[in-house]
Amino acid sequence: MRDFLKRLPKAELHLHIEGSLEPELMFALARRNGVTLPYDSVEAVRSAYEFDDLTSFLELYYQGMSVLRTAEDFHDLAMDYFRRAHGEGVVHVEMHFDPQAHLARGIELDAVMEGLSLARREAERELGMSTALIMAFLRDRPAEEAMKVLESAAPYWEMLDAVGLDSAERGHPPSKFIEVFQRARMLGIPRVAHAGEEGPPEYIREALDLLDVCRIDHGVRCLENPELVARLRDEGVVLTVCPLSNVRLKVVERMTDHPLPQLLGAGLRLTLNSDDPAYFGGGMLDNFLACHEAFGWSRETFIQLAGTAIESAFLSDKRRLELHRQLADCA
Ligand SMILES: Nc1ncnc2[nH]cnc12
Ligand SMILES: [Zn+2]
Repeated sequence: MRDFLKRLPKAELHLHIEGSLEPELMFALARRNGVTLPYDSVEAVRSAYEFDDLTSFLELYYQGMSVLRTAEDFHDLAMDYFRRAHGEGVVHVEMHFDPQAHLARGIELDAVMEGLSLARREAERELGMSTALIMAFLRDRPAEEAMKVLESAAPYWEMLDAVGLDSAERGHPPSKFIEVFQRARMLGIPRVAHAGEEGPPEYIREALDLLDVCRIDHGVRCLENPELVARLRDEGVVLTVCPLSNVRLKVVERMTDHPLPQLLGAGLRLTLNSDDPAYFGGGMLDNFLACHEAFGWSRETFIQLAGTAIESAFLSDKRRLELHRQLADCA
């Protein structure tokens, strides 16, 4: 099964590029930029990665990214991830990035965009991978700040495949960002949002009705509301589920408790993703393998999930067709 899951052409729709920062690169960049880390070894960093919930993770996640300062750093971060993902049979990556987390540290959007853009071109040229870019707003910061970031990103609007909504969910409903998402819609930029990871099913409904999103990131708590599940199924809304992330952030206690089988059984369209692979102990292949181990899923189920990811990715018609063909060859 491992060989099959590795060969399977996997499109990853939910990845935070800052969450792909492995401790080794964190130390290398800290050295390069003269940043002092509160750890004395790579092992110490890894052993600090014990989380009680989303908030306790986000603290280390924002601290870790303090080593990212120049365009070169963002390039190296993304290329490091693309190479690793390529080695696991990932053919397409859609990466969220958090401009506000960098602006707050005095790092300009130009540095982030220059570095990520360079890496995207390199990944396409050298690895044959396609990529997409999702500019995420931090929901625990003011909506006015998100609006300013969206406006200041004008030179880059054309390069954005979507805008997203992430960070601490509880107490920060999608309704807070109606104007920002309306503006993105006016600009013709597609929208996605994290909802129903730690937050209630109502946040999923708000993301659909008030932010007009085309996908829900996580969404696992929809199961608490049968009417919402029926709606998600009827409207064919895709949930980008991140199983190992949910275990590490204690959304569920263990993999065998994960509601993926119920979500699939309810007829929902799902994809498997890694979220923050450097922090949650596994990339795409590990997430697929964990599902195989926990649920005993067959090849057909994984082909279905990989197919949904290709169908709902931000891709050109030509590339989508190419990936569907690769999937058919693999089956
Ligand atoms: N799992 C997650 N949920 C919300 N915001 C995030 N930012 C990085 N990872 C996240
Ligand atoms: Zn996420």
